[in-house]
Amino acid sequence: MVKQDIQTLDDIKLLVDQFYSKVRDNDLIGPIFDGVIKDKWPEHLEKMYRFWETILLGNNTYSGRPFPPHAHLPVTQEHFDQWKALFFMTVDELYQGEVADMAKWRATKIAEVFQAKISYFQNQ
Ligand code: HEM
Repeated sequence: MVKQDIQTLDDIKLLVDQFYSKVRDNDLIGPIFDGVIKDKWPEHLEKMYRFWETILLGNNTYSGRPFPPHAHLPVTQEHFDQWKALFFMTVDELYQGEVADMAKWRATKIAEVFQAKISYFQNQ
């Protein structure tokens, strides 16, 4: 079956919902998210719709600072590799095209920056 590209806010919502559903089921990174987010998943998902809508569709609905909540998380390369594997899997299950490729590329770049900054804090 030929898949469509990511085109609308509903496409972003489906991607984000399915991605965080995989995250929550994951033994390595699920507990880290749940430990911080607790019962605030609806708010987190809303924020993530806006984040990805801004990056991928150019609608500037996200106005936050993405890095600070990650600064002191107990995570290493292993956690980021898992995060990326789940994100790529979700994108590829649902979509194909330029925007889908851009999603994976941007996620990889942002993850690299987050991880470098986190390891800097861990080595202070
Ligand atoms: C193992 C990797 C990661 C973990 C464990 C993690 C965990 C978290 C946690 C616990 C929060 C805070 C939620 C809250 O305060 O309610 C958060 C927020 C967020 N995360 Fe991550 N994250 C990871 C990777 C990433 C990556 C790679 C990206 C971007 C591609 C990302 C984007 C965001 C954004 C945009 C927010 C919301 C920031 C705001 O408050 O405006 N995260 N993440």
